[in-house]
Amino acid sequence: MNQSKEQRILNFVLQNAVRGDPCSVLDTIDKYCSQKEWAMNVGDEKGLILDKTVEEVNPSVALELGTYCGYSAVRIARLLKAGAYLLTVEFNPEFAAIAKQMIEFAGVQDKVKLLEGPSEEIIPQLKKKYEVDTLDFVFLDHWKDRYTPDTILLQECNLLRKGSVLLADNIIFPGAPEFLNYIRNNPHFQCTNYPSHLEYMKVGDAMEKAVFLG
Ligand SMILES: Cc1ncnc2c1ncn2[C@@H]1O[C@H](/C=C/CNC(=O)c2cc(-c3ccc(F)cc3)cc(O)c2O)C[C@H]1O
Ligand SMILES: [Mg+2]
Repeated sequence: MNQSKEQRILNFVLQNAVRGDPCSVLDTIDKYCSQKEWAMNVGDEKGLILDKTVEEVNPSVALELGTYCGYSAVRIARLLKAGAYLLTVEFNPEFAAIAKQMIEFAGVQDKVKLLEGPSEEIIPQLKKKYEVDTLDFVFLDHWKDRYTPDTILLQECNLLRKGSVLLADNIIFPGAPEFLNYIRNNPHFQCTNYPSHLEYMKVGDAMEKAVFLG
């Protein structure tokens, strides 16, 4: 059975990155995906916007929707303070297995909890099953038509508090027009747009930050 692209990315990391060094894992994935096979990691350019937002928020509890190969989970977890942690949600078992190995190789496994399943099932479990009070930071990078329903679900489950920060990838490409319309016209959110480029390409993309006002 020939390997998947995601398996090839993981193997390239296992063979070329430095175990326990998150930056080397990120650089190695970026190298592979810019030179050999494109993949939908947030990438190095938008990754800097993600870094700055995580550093600004300095979250104790962070949530990521759409783990994929674990690139942004490693990217976020490497910046978390002692005792802080990231919950990351992935419903594709093959991607979850790859991400688990990626996160462990990077050495950030103590800061990351990988939750396997669809976000619409996991989000309502966060308080009781995963002992979450509220979320300080949420990174949305899963199916683009899920951004809005999951943002509504987060509010319904009382998982956002005054000042909680959402950061959404792919506002331009592939685009999340319905989410953009929802969040920018919602008086409970203060939005900021960060123009950038699609990972590993010269195509325009952007990220949107939305601060929950309570
Ligand atoms: C609802 C739900 N629950 C849990 N996991 C979920 C989920 N929906 C997706 N996921 C998981 O997240 C991952 C999906 C992410 C979706 N991201 C994308 O579709 C995506 C696509 C592109 C892109 C750009 C140009 C092109 F020409 C082609 C594609 C770029 C990106 O940065 C992306 O994030 C993997 C999937 O299993
Ligand atoms: Mg993306």
